[in-house]
Amino acid sequence: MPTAPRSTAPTEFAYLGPEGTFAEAALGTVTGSPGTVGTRPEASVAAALTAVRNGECAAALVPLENSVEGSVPATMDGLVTGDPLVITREVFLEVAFVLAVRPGTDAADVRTVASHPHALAQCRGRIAELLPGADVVPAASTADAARRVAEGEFDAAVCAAIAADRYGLDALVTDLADHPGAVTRFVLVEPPGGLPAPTGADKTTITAVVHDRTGALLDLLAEFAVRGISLARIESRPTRERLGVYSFSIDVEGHVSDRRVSDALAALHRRCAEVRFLGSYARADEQPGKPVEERVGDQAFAAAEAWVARVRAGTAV
Ligand SMILES: O=C(O)C(=O)C[C@]1(C(=O)O)C=C[C@@H](O)C=C1
Repeated sequence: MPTAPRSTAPTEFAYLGPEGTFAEAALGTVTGSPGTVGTRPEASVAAALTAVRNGECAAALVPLENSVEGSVPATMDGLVTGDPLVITREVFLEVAFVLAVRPGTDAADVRTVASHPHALAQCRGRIAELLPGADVVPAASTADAARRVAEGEFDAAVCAAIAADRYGLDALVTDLADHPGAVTRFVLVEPPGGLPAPTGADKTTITAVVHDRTGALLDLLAEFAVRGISLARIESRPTRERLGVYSFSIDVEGHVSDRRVSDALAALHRRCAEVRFLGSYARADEQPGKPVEERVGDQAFAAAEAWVARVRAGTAV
């Protein structure tokens, strides 16, 4: 059924719910004190992105990658297809897991353990050691698993301590992760609009599909290297067109308002089969990144352009 057009701009921020997910905790660092900005739990990353694309929410906070398990495919793929969305902020959250059970449950009673696949993967070794006979079941999120344990569907959930509290569960084991100190990187995405102002410690994210020819990826990387732009992350995802055609998801240091970055993106636009700009935003770690060589600083670009203009005008050689 067609929905009536909205009369007011959306204000709520969507996140992977239900209440008690790491995504909700990360969103709390963006929205500040509770009540300042409305938050809305969604059943999946895809649903959170859809809520922004269809105008129901102003933004969505979604997990992009984890320091132990790598990228979150639902987010990577959700940003590459569909109406454009751009990242306006990133948040790093240290994730620690507990094994949550209904009060009175012992390890010997646990036959099923549920969680988000990324959380299960980060605790794979400990689960196998503590619960060798248990079935491991994927859930939509860590808090979804906790809620379903409270409802009696599963015996245990791998979730945040706050989710165990929220759903009245006990933490049978704390510090469950195989690699303590894991960090998940979340990004706030919004419909394209004004860009966040450069801070001097920024990141730019793009996706690019290269033509199927020898050296295409090397050529793409060279566009960044010759302009002194450091890559912070690169990985490939299938485009789902056919085997062998990939979309490269890339973070580089710098802001699109830096001449070296905009110049590199323009070169990629000429060179690649497809490029999507996914945002320039402040780095969560506030680190300035690698020093920018003088030859690729904004002043060097301005001086070079002024010289070309003089050449074109016939006043310089
Ligand atoms: O299920 C949650 O609590 C989430 O916020 C999702 C998610 C993820 O997608 O990686 C976030 C952080 C943890 O690494 C595990 C799960």
